Amino acid sequence: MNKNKAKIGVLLVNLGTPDSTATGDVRKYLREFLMDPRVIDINPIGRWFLVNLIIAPFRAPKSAHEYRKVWTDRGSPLLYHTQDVKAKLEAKLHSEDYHVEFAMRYQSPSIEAGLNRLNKANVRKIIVVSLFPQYASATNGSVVDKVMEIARTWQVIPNITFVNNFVEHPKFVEAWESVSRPYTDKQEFDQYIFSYHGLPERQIKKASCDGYCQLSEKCCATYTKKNQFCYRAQCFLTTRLIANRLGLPEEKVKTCFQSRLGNDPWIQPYTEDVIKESAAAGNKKVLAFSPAFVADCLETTVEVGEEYKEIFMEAGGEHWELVPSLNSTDKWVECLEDLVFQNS
Ligand SMILES: C=CC1=C(C)c2cc3[nH]c(cc4nc(cc5[nH]c(cc1n2)c(C)c5CCC(=O)O)C(CCC(=O)O)=C4C)c(C)c3C=C
Ligand SMILES: [Fe+2]
Ligand SMILES: [Fe+2]
Repeated sequence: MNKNKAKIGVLLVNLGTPDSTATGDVRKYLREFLMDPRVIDINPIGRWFLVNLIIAPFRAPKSAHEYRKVWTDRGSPLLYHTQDVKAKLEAKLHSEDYHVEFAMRYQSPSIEAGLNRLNKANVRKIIVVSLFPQYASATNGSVVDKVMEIARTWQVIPNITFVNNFVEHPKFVEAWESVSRPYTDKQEFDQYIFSYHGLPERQIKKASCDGYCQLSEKCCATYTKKNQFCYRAQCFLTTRLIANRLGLPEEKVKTCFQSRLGNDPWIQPYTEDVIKESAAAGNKKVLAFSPAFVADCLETTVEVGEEYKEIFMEAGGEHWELVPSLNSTDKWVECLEDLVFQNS
């Protein structure tokens, strides 16, 4: 610690969640989220019509109903897990050296409020940690966009460092090992399904270098400098790293993608198809993982934990379990601490 040196600011950023489960609040959240040109990356007029006249009006009541299933006294799980992680990280870092804030890319607490607090605290540097392990323009890219939009209005812009992705960080893999062991050590499963948030295929193509990515098994199964920012390749890599660490038999491990929205092709295989194929092949016991999310949320608890379970059971499965996300577990906070030190 150097008493003459200003602190380093840390901003943890997650995706965002509605302010309440009221349909109006869910609609407001969906509008802000889906009007982001990095999320629905089509022409602005098409996006406006799609979001305001189709998705937001029709999806909001359905999503509000889903949010009511996960809502607690502390609000949305995504929000309170992020609050808890921030508090634990803050307690681990020296308060003379670091000032920690957290924000949501959409809705509240806003990135603007978090950055302004860091600016007011006169920090000498800001480390932005987007809480998305695999790089996607729709998530990490969008956070960079928003942070720069705000910082560019400041007279003095301190050094700003962005954590682009952290799939290969050994402590990220260890954190997943630690939440998974109670399940994998308890019994053997017939299949291990790693289900990641999906993306429109065109977003993968845009992130590919020299047209390398053909969205095939082959191109995404290897991780090279040509696909270093390919979300799909980073998801396959995440599966390999976690599965190896847990010693899962390769032939029982499957990577797939959930949450398709709209009619455009999204990255495959789709989780729903993998589940049906798995049941048809006679698998009875499945353990599911959702390592695109570091906190439990609608996408994990409801989509993977409930909806996919139902599909599996209806297709003849007998036992479906979901490994809880990293939430605010100690190993995950250690990983964040390490990311901060590496970028300090
Ligand atoms: C075009 C639509 C979407 C893209 C692209 C997309 C990418 C993406 N999203 C996450 C993480 C999360 N998404 C969550 C919810 C959610 N996502 C979309 C659409 C796209 N996501 C919608 C419409 C919703 C709302 C819920 C619903 O109506 O189904 C969440 C959960 C938030 C919560 O409050 O629980 C997360 C987290 C990633 C990582 C990603 C790209 C890789
Ligand atoms: Fe999403
Ligand atoms: Fe690829």
